[in-house]
Amino acid sequence: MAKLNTLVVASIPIRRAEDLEKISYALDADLIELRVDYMENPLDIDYSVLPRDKVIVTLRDISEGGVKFHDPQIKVSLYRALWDMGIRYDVEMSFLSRYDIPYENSIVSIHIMDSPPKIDVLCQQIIKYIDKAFVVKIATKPFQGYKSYLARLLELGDKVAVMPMGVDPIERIGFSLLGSRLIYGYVDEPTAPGQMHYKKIKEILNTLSLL
Ligand SMILES: O=C1C[C@@](O)(C(=O)O)C[C@@H](O)[C@@H]1O
Repeated sequence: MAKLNTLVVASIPIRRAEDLEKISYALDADLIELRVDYMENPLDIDYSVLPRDKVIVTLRDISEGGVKFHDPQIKVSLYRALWDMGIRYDVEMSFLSRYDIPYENSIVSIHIMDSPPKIDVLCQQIIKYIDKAFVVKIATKPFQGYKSYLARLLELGDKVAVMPMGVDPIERIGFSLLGSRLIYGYVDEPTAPGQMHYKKIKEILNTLSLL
């Protein structure tokens, strides 16, 4: 089997600065996501000490699965500071449509929590960001036809990542085999429904890529 396109992301909820120690638990992941929307104040972290080749900082909008509400201006200032430090972040398409922040080499995402956009409309959005983004990521709660919908989005190239939320985590392995650029797993607690432990993902994908 050819080498898979998928990068394994270990996702960590960050509630306080001390939680950054958990990065050391997941250094064998390809990337480590720090979900700082779990914090009261995401600016309470010294981001400059983070391993910039490894981390993704995510301040997830509450409307797309975020845990706490944060003022959008906090997110704008945080992401602009991360940009200046060369640290990758994850920003929603909806946020980019309302606020002017760079997204080159970052993850541009959408989380479908109820009815999906028309697939042609979403494809246009993906195409708009795909050249400059690191990855364009689509995560969705299940709906009638979600598997073929996500598989269709993977046809847009090897910088697209798709994942279903709230279904059997093994389905994510399937989308990795179909070319999803990212697959998310947890370290000590899931950051979304439908994740398995990131080490289990690594074990399965390593076995499959040996076939
Ligand atoms: O967007 C994603 C994907 C995710 O929601 C998942 O389904 O694993 C987990 C989030 O932490 C991450 O930012």
